[in-house]
Amino acid sequence: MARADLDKQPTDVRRMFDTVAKRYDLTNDLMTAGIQRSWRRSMVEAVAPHRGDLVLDLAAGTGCSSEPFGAHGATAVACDFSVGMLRQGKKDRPGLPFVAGDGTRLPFLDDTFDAVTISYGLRNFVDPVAGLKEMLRVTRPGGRLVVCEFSRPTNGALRTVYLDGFMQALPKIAAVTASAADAYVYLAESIRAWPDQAGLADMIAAAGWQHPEWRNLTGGIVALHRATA
Ligand SMILES: C[S@@+](CC[C@H](N)C(=O)[O-])C[C@H]1O[C@@H](n2cnc3c(N)ncnc32)[C@H](O)[C@@H]1O
Repeated sequence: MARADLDKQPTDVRRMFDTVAKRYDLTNDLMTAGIQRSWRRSMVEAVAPHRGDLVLDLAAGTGCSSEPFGAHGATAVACDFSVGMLRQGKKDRPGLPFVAGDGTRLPFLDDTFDAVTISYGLRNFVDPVAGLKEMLRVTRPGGRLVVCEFSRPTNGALRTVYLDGFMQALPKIAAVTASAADAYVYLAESIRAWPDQAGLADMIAAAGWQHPEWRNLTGGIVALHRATA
Protein backbone atom coordinates (compact mmCIF):
# COMPACT_ATOMS: atom_id res chain seq x y z
CA MET A 1 0.00 0.00 0.00
CA ALA A 2 1.32 3.45 -0.90
CA ARG A 3 2.27 5.61 2.07
CA ALA A 4 0.32 8.80 2.56
CA ASP A 5 1.92 12.19 3.14
CA LEU A 6 0.99 12.95 6.74
CA ASP A 7 2.56 16.44 6.74
CA LYS A 8 -1.00 17.74 6.49
CA GLN A 9 0.01 20.88 4.61
CA PRO A 10 -3.24 22.88 4.36
CA THR A 11 -2.97 23.26 0.55
CA ASP A 12 -2.60 19.47 0.12
CA VAL A 13 -5.45 18.69 2.55
CA ARG A 14 -7.70 21.19 0.76
CA ARG A 15 -6.87 19.74 -2.66
CA MET A 16 -7.43 16.20 -1.43
CA PHE A 17 -10.95 17.06 -0.22
CA ASP A 18 -11.65 18.95 -3.45
CA THR A 19 -10.98 15.72 -5.36
CA VAL A 20 -13.31 13.52 -3.25
CA ALA A 21 -16.12 16.09 -2.82
CA LYS A 22 -18.50 14.78 -5.46
CA ARG A 23 -18.83 11.32 -3.95
CA TYR A 24 -17.95 12.16 -0.36
CA ASP A 25 -21.37 11.53 1.23
CA LEU A 26 -21.91 8.27 -0.65
CA THR A 27 -18.42 6.98 0.21
CA ASN A 28 -19.02 7.69 3.92
CA ASP A 29 -22.11 5.51 3.91
CA LEU A 30 -20.36 2.73 2.02
CA MET A 31 -17.23 2.72 4.22
CA THR A 32 -19.21 2.58 7.45
CA ALA A 33 -22.07 0.39 6.16
CA GLY A 34 -24.38 3.24 7.15
CA ILE A 35 -23.29 3.26 10.82
CA GLN A 36 -22.11 6.86 10.43
CA ARG A 37 -25.77 7.92 10.48
CA SER A 38 -26.14 6.77 14.08
CA TRP A 39 -22.82 8.50 14.94
CA ARG A 40 -24.28 11.74 13.56
CA ARG A 41 -27.41 11.33 15.70
CA SER A 42 -25.21 10.84 18.80
CA MET A 43 -23.24 13.94 17.83
CA VAL A 44 -26.36 16.10 17.80
CA GLU A 45 -27.51 14.59 21.13
CA ALA A 46 -24.12 15.49 22.64
CA VAL A 47 -24.52 19.11 21.55
CA ALA A 48 -28.14 19.18 22.84
CA PRO A 49 -29.00 22.26 20.77
CA HIS A 50 -31.72 24.61 21.95
CA ARG A 51 -34.15 26.33 19.61
CA GLY A 52 -32.45 29.51 18.33
CA ASP A 53 -28.89 28.36 19.09
CA LEU A 54 -26.18 29.37 16.66
CA VAL A 55 -23.84 26.46 16.03
CA LEU A 56 -20.56 26.61 14.13
CA ASP A 57 -19.92 23.31 12.37
CA LEU A 58 -16.26 23.60 11.46
CA ALA A 59 -14.65 21.47 8.74
CA ALA A 60 -18.23 20.85 7.68
CA GLY A 61 -17.34 19.65 4.19
CA THR A 62 -20.55 19.13 2.21
CA GLY A 63 -22.61 20.08 5.28
CA CYS A 64 -23.62 16.50 6.11
CA SER A 65 -22.57 17.08 9.73
CA SER A 66 -24.28 20.52 9.87
CA GLU A 67 -27.68 19.60 8.43
CA PRO A 68 -29.12 17.64 11.44
CA PHE A 69 -29.03 20.72 13.73
CA GLY A 70 -31.83 22.38 11.77
CA ALA A 71 -34.32 19.74 12.93
CA HIS A 72 -33.76 20.99 16.51
CA GLY A 73 -34.46 24.63 15.68
CA ALA A 74 -30.77 25.61 15.78
CA THR A 75 -28.94 27.34 12.94
CA ALA A 76 -25.71 25.65 11.93
CA VAL A 77 -23.12 27.59 9.96
CA ALA A 78 -21.14 25.16 7.80
CA CYS A 79 -17.54 26.38 7.53
CA ASP A 80 -14.78 24.69 5.53
CA PHE A 81 -11.68 25.60 3.52
CA SER A 82 -12.24 23.21 0.59
CA VAL A 83 -14.01 25.01 -2.25
CA GLY A 84 -14.86 21.63 -3.81
CA MET A 85 -16.62 20.42 -0.66
CA LEU A 86 -18.44 23.77 -0.22
CA ARG A 87 -19.60 23.75 -3.85
CA GLN A 88 -20.94 20.21 -3.54
CA GLY A 89 -22.62 21.13 -0.25
CA LYS A 90 -24.35 24.17 -1.76
CA LYS A 91 -25.67 21.95 -4.52
CA ASP A 92 -26.89 19.17 -2.22
CA ARG A 93 -28.03 21.34 0.70
CA PRO A 94 -28.99 24.75 -0.71
CA GLY A 95 -30.73 25.79 2.54
CA LEU A 96 -27.56 25.65 4.67
CA PRO A 97 -25.40 28.73 5.27
CA PHE A 98 -21.93 27.80 3.97
CA VAL A 99 -18.92 29.96 4.82
CA ALA A 100 -15.43 29.57 3.39
CA GLY A 101 -12.87 29.72 6.18
CA ASP A 102 -9.72 28.19 7.62
CA GLY A 103 -10.13 26.67 11.07
CA THR A 104 -6.92 28.27 12.28
CA ARG A 105 -8.09 31.82 11.30
CA LEU A 106 -11.86 31.80 11.54
CA PRO A 107 -13.76 34.66 9.88
CA PHE A 108 -15.97 35.22 12.96
CA LEU A 109 -15.93 37.64 15.90
CA ASP A 110 -15.13 36.52 19.45
CA ASP A 111 -17.97 34.88 21.47
CA THR A 112 -20.26 34.44 18.43
CA PHE A 113 -21.51 30.85 18.80
CA ASP A 114 -23.48 28.88 21.42
CA ALA A 115 -21.71 25.70 20.35
CA VAL A 116 -18.88 24.67 18.05
CA THR A 117 -18.70 21.22 16.52
CA ILE A 118 -16.17 19.46 14.35
CA SER A 119 -16.74 16.01 12.87
CA TYR A 120 -13.83 14.06 11.35
CA GLY A 121 -12.03 17.35 10.71
CA LEU A 122 -9.64 18.06 13.58
CA ARG A 123 -7.38 15.11 12.64
CA ASN A 124 -6.54 16.96 9.43
CA PHE A 125 -5.25 20.13 11.12
CA VAL A 126 -1.47 20.69 11.11
CA ASP A 127 -1.81 22.08 14.65
CA PRO A 128 -5.02 20.76 16.28
CA VAL A 129 -4.42 22.67 19.54
CA ALA A 130 -4.22 25.96 17.59
CA GLY A 131 -7.52 25.02 15.90
CA LEU A 132 -9.13 24.24 19.27
CA LYS A 133 -7.98 27.64 20.63
CA GLU A 134 -9.54 29.38 17.64
CA MET A 135 -12.80 27.45 18.24
CA LEU A 136 -12.73 28.63 21.87
CA ARG A 137 -12.27 32.25 20.76
CA VAL A 138 -15.49 32.23 18.69
CA THR A 139 -17.58 30.40 21.37
CA ARG A 140 -19.46 32.43 23.98
CA PRO A 141 -18.55 31.87 27.65
CA GLY A 142 -20.37 28.73 28.83
CA GLY A 143 -20.81 27.53 25.23
CA ARG A 144 -20.08 23.93 24.20
CA LEU A 145 -17.50 22.14 22.11
CA VAL A 146 -18.20 18.70 20.64
CA VAL A 147 -15.51 16.90 18.65
CA CYS A 148 -16.49 13.75 16.78
CA GLU A 149 -13.42 11.87 15.62
CA PHE A 150 -12.12 8.39 14.88
CA SER A 151 -10.42 6.99 17.97
CA ARG A 152 -9.10 3.76 19.55
CA PRO A 153 -11.36 0.73 20.10
CA THR A 154 -11.07 -0.23 23.76
CA ASN A 155 -11.34 -3.97 23.13
CA GLY A 156 -8.02 -5.52 21.98
CA ALA A 157 -9.55 -7.88 19.42
CA LEU A 158 -11.72 -5.14 17.87
CA ARG A 159 -8.67 -2.84 17.83
CA THR A 160 -6.66 -5.40 15.84
CA VAL A 161 -9.45 -6.15 13.36
CA TYR A 162 -10.17 -2.46 12.92
CA LEU A 163 -6.65 -1.00 12.77
CA ASP A 164 -4.95 -3.84 10.89
CA GLY A 165 -7.77 -5.38 8.83
CA PHE A 166 -10.30 -2.67 8.07
CA MET A 167 -7.76 0.12 7.67
CA GLN A 168 -5.84 -1.94 5.09
CA ALA A 169 -9.05 -2.59 3.15
CA LEU A 170 -10.34 0.98 3.35
CA PRO A 171 -8.72 2.38 0.16
CA LYS A 172 -10.10 -0.59 -1.81
CA ILE A 173 -13.60 -0.11 -0.41
CA ALA A 174 -13.41 3.63 -1.13
CA ALA A 175 -12.18 2.97 -4.68
CA VAL A 176 -15.65 1.60 -5.50
CA THR A 177 -17.16 5.09 -5.24
CA ALA A 178 -14.31 7.58 -4.92
CA SER A 179 -11.92 8.35 -7.74
CA ALA A 180 -9.04 9.18 -5.40
CA ALA A 181 -7.99 6.03 -3.52
CA ASP A 182 -4.89 7.92 -2.25
CA ALA A 183 -7.13 10.12 -0.14
CA TYR A 184 -8.35 7.00 1.66
CA VAL A 185 -4.79 5.75 2.21
CA TYR A 186 -4.27 9.12 3.92
CA LEU A 187 -7.48 8.60 5.90
CA ALA A 188 -6.32 5.22 7.24
CA GLU A 189 -2.86 6.47 8.17
CA SER A 190 -4.11 9.66 9.76
CA ILE A 191 -6.48 7.60 11.96
CA ARG A 192 -3.60 5.35 13.07
CA ALA A 193 -1.43 8.37 13.92
CA TRP A 194 -4.22 10.21 15.83
CA PRO A 195 -4.13 10.26 19.69
CA ASP A 196 -6.44 8.04 21.70
CA GLN A 197 -9.39 9.30 23.76
CA ALA A 198 -7.29 10.53 26.72
CA GLY A 199 -4.75 12.14 24.38
CA LEU A 200 -7.42 14.18 22.61
CA ALA A 201 -8.95 15.21 25.97
CA ASP A 202 -5.48 16.53 26.95
CA MET A 203 -5.27 18.53 23.70
CA ILE A 204 -8.71 20.05 24.35
CA ALA A 205 -7.68 21.05 27.88
CA ALA A 206 -4.34 22.43 26.59
CA ALA A 207 -6.32 24.74 24.28
CA GLY A 208 -8.13 26.21 27.31
CA TRP A 209 -11.48 24.36 27.23
CA GLN A 210 -13.00 23.33 30.58
CA HIS A 211 -14.07 19.87 31.78
CA PRO A 212 -13.23 17.75 28.74
CA GLU A 213 -14.95 14.34 28.77
CA TRP A 214 -15.66 11.71 26.17
CA ARG A 215 -18.06 8.96 25.20
CA ASN A 216 -17.14 6.05 22.94
CA LEU A 217 -19.31 5.03 19.98
CA THR A 218 -19.16 1.55 18.43
CA GLY A 219 -16.60 0.32 20.96
CA GLY A 220 -14.36 3.38 20.57
CA ILE A 221 -14.00 3.33 16.76
CA VAL A 222 -15.37 6.86 17.12
CA ALA A 223 -15.30 9.07 20.23
CA LEU A 224 -17.35 12.15 21.05
CA HIS A 225 -15.43 14.65 23.17
CA ARG A 226 -17.31 17.41 24.96
CA ALA A 227 -16.01 20.48 26.77
CA THR A 228 -17.20 23.91 27.93
CA ALA A 229 -15.88 27.38 27.11
C1 LIG B 1 -13.47 14.22 6.58
S1 LIG B 1 -14.16 15.76 6.11
C2 LIG B 1 -15.46 15.96 7.29
C3 LIG B 1 -16.69 16.59 6.70
C4 LIG B 1 -17.91 16.58 7.61
N1 LIG B 1 -17.67 17.33 8.82
C5 LIG B 1 -18.36 15.18 7.97
O1 LIG B 1 -18.71 14.95 9.12
O2 LIG B 1 -18.42 14.31 7.12
C6 LIG B 1 -12.92 16.85 6.74
C7 LIG B 1 -13.13 18.28 6.29
O3 LIG B 1 -12.22 19.10 7.03
C8 LIG B 1 -11.88 20.20 6.21
N2 LIG B 1 -10.70 20.83 6.80
C9 LIG B 1 -9.52 20.25 7.12
N3 LIG B 1 -8.69 21.16 7.66
C10 LIG B 1 -9.38 22.34 7.71
C11 LIG B 1 -9.06 23.64 8.17
N4 LIG B 1 -7.86 23.94 8.68
N5 LIG B 1 -10.00 24.60 8.07
C12 LIG B 1 -11.23 24.33 7.54
N6 LIG B 1 -11.59 23.11 7.08
C13 LIG B 1 -10.68 22.13 7.17
C14 LIG B 1 -11.66 19.56 4.85
O4 LIG B 1 -11.71 20.48 3.80
C15 LIG B 1 -12.81 18.54 4.81
O5 LIG B 1 -13.95 19.07 4.17
